[in-house]
Amino acid sequence: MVQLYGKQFSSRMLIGTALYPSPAIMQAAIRASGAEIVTVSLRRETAGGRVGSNFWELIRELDVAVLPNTAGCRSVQEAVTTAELARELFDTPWIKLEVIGDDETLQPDPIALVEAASILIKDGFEVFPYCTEDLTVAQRLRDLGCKVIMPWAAPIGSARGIVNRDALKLMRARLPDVTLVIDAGLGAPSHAAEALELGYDAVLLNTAVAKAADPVAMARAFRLAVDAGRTGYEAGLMGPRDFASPSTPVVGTPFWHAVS
Ligand SMILES: CC(=O)[C@@H](O)[C@H](O)COP(=O)(O)O
Repeated sequence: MVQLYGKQFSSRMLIGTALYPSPAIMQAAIRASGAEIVTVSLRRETAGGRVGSNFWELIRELDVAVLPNTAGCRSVQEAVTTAELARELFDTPWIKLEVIGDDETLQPDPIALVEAASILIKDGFEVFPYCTEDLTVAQRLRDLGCKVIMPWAAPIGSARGIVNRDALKLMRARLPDVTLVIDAGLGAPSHAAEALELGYDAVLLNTAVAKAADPVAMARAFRLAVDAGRTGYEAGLMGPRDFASPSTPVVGTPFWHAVS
């Protein structure tokens, strides 16, 4: 079970609702993923007129929690206004806070992110900030009251997987009490497994499933990978070594400790 602001979920995968070839495939893929939380871009859906119409009906049929996001916002004010609209529309204190700083990489703006998170938390929001792997920024967000933090694996839509593994390992080690979700840049099920093996609590992804040749099969593959990664983490992974160690050292003693 993973805990997000006091709510328990059995799935460790959150999934986006954009870019699918059709509404029916979106629904089938989300079902196949086993995700219990979907993220919805308020700006995109309201601009396209989807919220409140057919799109919202499709989401409702899935019977999942909705995590509205501020995708596309580029300033503190824009993000705060979007979050307020989302709270009204979706009747939830949850907001996935995204403030883009760089148009080419869609890299989050850490300064605006911290400022917007501070405003929103004071206003009663439960903030899920999308950030880079920078530890200090994550610590600032935690200190403000973020109980969930969502560092990227790689730029949104890049499918590159975990680029800065060491920094993400460090963040996990230094923020043991925060629910950490890898968000963005995962391209293959093995990337998701790696995130869970590192001890991350969950992953959020969209493009890799929506743009797969078979989104429903890919959603299932990610689901299995998330389960495998978490099971491996809980089983206690052995650390890598710089030297060889024979796995059958002595004939007749198959167990690593003496058995009487
Ligand atoms: C940060 C953000 O908006 C994510 O929800 C994103 O959509 C997921 O990233 P990928 O599309 O790379 O999986």
